[in-house]
Amino acid sequence: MSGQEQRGPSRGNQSHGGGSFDGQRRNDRGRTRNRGQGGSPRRYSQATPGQRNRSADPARLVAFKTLREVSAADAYANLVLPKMIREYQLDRRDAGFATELAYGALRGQGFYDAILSTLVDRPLGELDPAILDALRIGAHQLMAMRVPKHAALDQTVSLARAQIGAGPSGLINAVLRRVSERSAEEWTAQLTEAAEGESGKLAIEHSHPEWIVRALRGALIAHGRDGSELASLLAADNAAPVVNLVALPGLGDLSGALDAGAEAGELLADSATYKHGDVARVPGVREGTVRVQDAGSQVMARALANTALPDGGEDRYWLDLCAGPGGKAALLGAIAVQRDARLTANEPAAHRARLVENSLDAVPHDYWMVTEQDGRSYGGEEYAGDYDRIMVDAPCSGLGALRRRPESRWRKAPRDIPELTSIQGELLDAAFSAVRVGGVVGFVTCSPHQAETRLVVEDFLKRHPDARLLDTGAEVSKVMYPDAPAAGHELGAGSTAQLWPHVHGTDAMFMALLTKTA
Ligand SMILES: C[S@@+](CC[C@H](N)C(=O)[O-])C[C@H]1O[C@@H](n2cnc3c(N)ncnc32)[C@H](O)[C@@H]1O
Repeated sequence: MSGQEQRGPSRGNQSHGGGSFDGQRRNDRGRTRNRGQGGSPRRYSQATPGQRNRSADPARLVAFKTLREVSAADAYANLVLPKMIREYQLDRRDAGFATELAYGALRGQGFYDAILSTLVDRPLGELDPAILDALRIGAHQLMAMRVPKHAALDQTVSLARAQIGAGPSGLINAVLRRVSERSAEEWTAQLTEAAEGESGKLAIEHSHPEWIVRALRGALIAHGRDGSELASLLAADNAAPVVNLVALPGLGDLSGALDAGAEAGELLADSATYKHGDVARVPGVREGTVRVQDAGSQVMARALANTALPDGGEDRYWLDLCAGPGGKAALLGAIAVQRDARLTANEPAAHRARLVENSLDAVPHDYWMVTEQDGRSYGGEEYAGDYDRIMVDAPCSGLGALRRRPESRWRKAPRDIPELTSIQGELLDAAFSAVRVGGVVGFVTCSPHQAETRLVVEDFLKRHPDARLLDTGAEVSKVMYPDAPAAGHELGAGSTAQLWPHVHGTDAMFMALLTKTA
């Protein structure tokens, strides 16, 4: 199936190069439409769908429909919203309004629900979910957007009347009027006074689940920072992240992006930030040679690629063990071409493996292949010592990317963590078996949670006396601050590196670089 040179005997479920994604796209579009229609029972509405859509302000309608898909169909706002914006042909201004409204209402859900709970005479869970979504959208306009009070009320009530029905719109009108009687600061003061403990108060104030507030406090301390930074970290989770661009080394360049209004990235070379709307219009993005990628992810991929192999030996076979959807794989693949190395990008979920192929498509096909295996199978004898560099960008809670996925904080639970840490340890073990003596493994999570970062690495080092932790902070510094890599760059305690949204402006990515000594 692949013309690429390979290591290890059998390679099941491999693919190489393109493949058709038409079916997938059709399915996605169809499913989205169906979900939109089937979200919650519209038993109150007497209007036809055509009438409903015509009578609602399109930006608010798009935001409302996005919330409906997120709550009724477990959809991801960052996937649904752009499709809706296209479907409703919103112009740039309306698209910006819809984005701020939908993302803000989702991020602020904890705070808004706390307000609403004081005004509704039954548990919010007993309300029709569509009514609750309309209330959240109204509350966000009133509390956090520069929308005149009368417009926030009138437009939200009209939207509710058109989308849900006349009866519920009366309730929504009454509740939102009560919300509007106080400012966000007054509501915060009232609610935090009633909340228990520092974490409980911060949870209300910054709209995070309380267990995440506690976990982030623990993470700051575990990575050598001060717990007093917690409020800044929580606030950074609520700020819209700027779009980061990277030109694939040797394949793309950022000159067109800079001409189109992008600004050179401050954190690392060959990156840019873009703040002017539809990024697909930026030269190179459609061609796949310029990518949208968080600066933290760029740093992690480059740090793994740039770390000198401790024994200076062969550097030809690279493995990205958990590659989907392929952001880091594309960067690693492009660098592999420059260094005449070969990248195997592994992703067990079939639909995500297709995304990896798509992501690697701009990279010459002779240099990479995609496998679809459980990453733990790379711990088998047949792969032992096959690879010179391995990226383990492990499945994790994603607590480091809350600002990017506005609904995600409400979908996670503390019980998710033990299962994740155990697979993280197993994947790291597998990578360590597959790396050769003197090779390098980069263990990465998009979470600063102590259990998913330092503790995984500490446990791993106890299991593997032949493993040595490299000075990851130094390697990451060389990527981020090539002119002054030795200066203290707040990358954390010990020999691991932890980035932070409130310090570095990136997702809270963690990295530990390890080598095999014997
Ligand atoms: C954090 S994401 C990787 C992100 C990716 N490196 C990128 O930059 O685009 C983790 C990936 O691990 C995959 N995964 C989950 N279980 C796995 C396993 N047992 N072996 C390998 N990969 C796994 C998930 O499907 C997911 O795509």
